Amino acid sequence: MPVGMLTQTSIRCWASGVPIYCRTPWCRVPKLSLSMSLQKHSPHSFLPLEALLDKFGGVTVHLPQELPTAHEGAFQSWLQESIKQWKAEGRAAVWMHIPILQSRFIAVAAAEGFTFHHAELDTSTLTLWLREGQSRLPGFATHQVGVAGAVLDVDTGKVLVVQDRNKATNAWKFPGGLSEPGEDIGNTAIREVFEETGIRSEFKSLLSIRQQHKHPGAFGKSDMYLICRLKPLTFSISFCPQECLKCEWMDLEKLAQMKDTTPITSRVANLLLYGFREGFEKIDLPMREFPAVYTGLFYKLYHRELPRTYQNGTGL
Ligand SMILES: NC(=O)C1=CN([C@@H]2O[C@H](COP(=O)(O)OP(=O)(O)OC[C@H]3O[C@@H](n4cnc5c(N)ncnc54)[C@H](O)[C@@H]3O)[C@@H](O)[C@H]2O)C=CC1
Ligand SMILES: [Mg+2]
Repeated sequence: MPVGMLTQTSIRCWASGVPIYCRTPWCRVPKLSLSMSLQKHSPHSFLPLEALLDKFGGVTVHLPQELPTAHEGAFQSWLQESIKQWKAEGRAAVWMHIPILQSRFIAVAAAEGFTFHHAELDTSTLTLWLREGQSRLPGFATHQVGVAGAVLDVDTGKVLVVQDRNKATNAWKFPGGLSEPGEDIGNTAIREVFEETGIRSEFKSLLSIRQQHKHPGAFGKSDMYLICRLKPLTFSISFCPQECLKCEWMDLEKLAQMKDTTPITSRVANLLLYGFREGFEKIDLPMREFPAVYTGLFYKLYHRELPRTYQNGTGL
């Protein structure tokens, strides 16, 4: 959804470089055009570039491939004015896409606080977090790893579920989120469950892995989504209102049967129910830690429990 008062006219003026009457303040165009446009719009209410609003309240701006008449000083003034306006409007962040041939504007944006998000082929993407506190923008992905925690209270048969705030459809799912660099998947599950629901938990096993390529939520890269079985250590919910709409302890049987879930949640709920009834050893991929051969480091290995007779390599 477009924000600000941008019109296609101003873009065309930019892209073509034709000195038509343009409302772009940093285009060198006849003064008449600017004063004409100001009769309709206040100086702060129009933008020379199309700024699109995303579902997280951020704005995205694409600089055109060709900017024959634009210069850095005018861009800087426009950017400073725009940042003021976006902050006043309560926008969360700015995503600025700059073609490689316009790289001189990267330095201008950097002087206003922008940093690189990523660069690919002929475009770089810079971001600026506008709100208070640390940026919530996700870093760039090669592979993205997401981990959820299926926290099952075996005394009540209830499992912890949430509905995400920023999703188009509000389905029940297990709390979870993206793994941080250097973070073990079990720790991601525990951390995300705590951040989203306020519940403390303990890692028990890995239950499933979903691999999806060209994932829109992973900047078109591949997404690995792992679900872990966790044991609750606390029970009183205090969910994060920025990330979740709802959170509750739900009967596992009810979750396994209900339609109002994502397909993965439904399938894993049934898997978990099977383990709950028949024994978790039937569904668990427990974790063991081993020393890595050359590095002096350790790694974690997840697989089905081996019968004791096979642990010494004989199978007898
Ligand atoms: N099958 C399922 O049931 C689902 C699986 N997934 C998987 O979960 C993993 C990701 O988990 P999530 O809970 O989505 O991540 P998450 O819990 O790490 O982060 C979500 C939060 O990050 C912030 N955020 C994310 N993108 C933002 C942006 N562009 N601008 C501002 N804030 C932003 C928002 O506060 C958002 O609520 C992925 O692996 C995905 O495939 C996600 C949803 C459903
Ligand atoms: Mg999440």
